[in-house]
Amino acid sequence: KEKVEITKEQQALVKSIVDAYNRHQIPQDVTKKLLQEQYSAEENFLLLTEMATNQVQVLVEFTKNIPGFLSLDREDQIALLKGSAVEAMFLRSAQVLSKRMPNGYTEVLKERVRNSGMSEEFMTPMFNFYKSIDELQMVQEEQALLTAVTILTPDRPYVKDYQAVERLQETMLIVLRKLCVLQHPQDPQYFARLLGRLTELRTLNHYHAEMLTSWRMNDQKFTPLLCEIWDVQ
Ligand SMILES: Cc1cccc(C)c1Nc1c(-c2c(F)cccc2F)nc2cccc(C)n12
Repeated sequence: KEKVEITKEQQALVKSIVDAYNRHQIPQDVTKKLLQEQYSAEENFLLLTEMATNQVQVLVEFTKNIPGFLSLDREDQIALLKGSAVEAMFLRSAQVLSKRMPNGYTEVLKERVRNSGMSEEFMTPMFNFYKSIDELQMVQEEQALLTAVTILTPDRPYVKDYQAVERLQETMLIVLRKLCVLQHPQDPQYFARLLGRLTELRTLNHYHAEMLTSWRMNDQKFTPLLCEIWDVQ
């Protein structure tokens, strides 16, 4: 039986990533508004846009704290952020929806998403994904590392130094695999199931792009940050 142990520097890596992951939460005023504002489609869309904008800010701050990320080529840093934003935000909102928020919020957020002018054909895969993440019952180390692995995916558009990104991602994957073995000894397939979620995540990119287009057709307004990260308008 393989004796799995985490080295000192791997422990330090996990700690810095988890600290960064927990340091950036959805601000109270946004979650408070979730319960207070009325339920018109416009109001719901406004709230979700504010949440999405906050999630992009949280993503950028988290990414800057991934050890090694800031030593990557500057343009590659941007390419990784733009290429992974949707997937990282789905992971974050899945984790927020599943456990981070007191139960009442989850139902309210789901209600607002349902009445925000989003098409049903996007809603289903999104909520299926949230459910599949919830079933994994990830600990925060796994959530933070899985998000870092997603951001450090080397085959994003316009990435120049593929190897440099691959090396960083490899480091995260090695630690994540060890954590999974230690955290879920009764489930040797757990790590593989986590990586399977990343494949499911990629399909959501397509739905998200369609959703953006349909919102734009209805002349919905986004914030400058959302326009920048997804090259809209
Ligand atoms: C905050 C939120 C939570 C759950 C569902 C949705 C639709 C949102 N909001 C948006 C998302 C988005 C996200 F922020 C996280 C997960 C999946 C996402 F579709 N992307 C965008 C892009 C332009 C405008 C909005 C309102 N928007």
